[in-house]
Amino acid sequence: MSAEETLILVKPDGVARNLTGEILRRIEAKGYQIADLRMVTPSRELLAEHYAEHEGKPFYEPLLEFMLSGRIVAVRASGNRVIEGFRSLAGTTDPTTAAPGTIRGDLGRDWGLAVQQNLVHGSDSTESAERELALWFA
Ligand SMILES: Nc1ncnc2c1ncn2[C@@H]1O[C@H](COP(=O)(O)OP(=O)(O)OP(=O)(O)O)[C@@H](O)[C@H]1O
Repeated sequence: MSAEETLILVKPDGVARNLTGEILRRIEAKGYQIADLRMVTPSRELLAEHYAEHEGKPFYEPLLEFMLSGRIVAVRASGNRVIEGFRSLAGTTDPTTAAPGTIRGDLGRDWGLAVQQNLVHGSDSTESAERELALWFA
């Protein structure tokens, strides 16, 4: 059986704060493989497809603006149960309440903005991972 894969994004706040290395270190330290990696300046179209499920929500436009505000590092990571495992490493959405020990809990904080600048994204299911990897590693 081939290993499970997921899409991880280091969002613009993570890249701007020079946390890419620390985030990659945590992924590797957990034992996951970095199968592919690219620095991306995404188009609005790519982000609209990526976040299609959030269209119409109050944070949708601020989210797109934030994701367009700088470069993003896209990672194809692989390993047994990597989808669930990375979401556990990332911590919950709100960095203020994300558990210490997680990426968001240790490194993120609430900046009081309309969107949570929470450093990373990780696919939430095998279907999302397949769809998102096809978008970011076309
Ligand atoms: N209520 C909210 N207020 C502000 N920003 C939000 C809110 N909910 C989500 N976001 C932003 O939209 C992103 C996508 O929301 P989602 O609910 O999919 O979060 P997630 O699954 O924790 O994170 P991600 O999909 O980025 O891994 C969040 O990571 C965050 O940046």
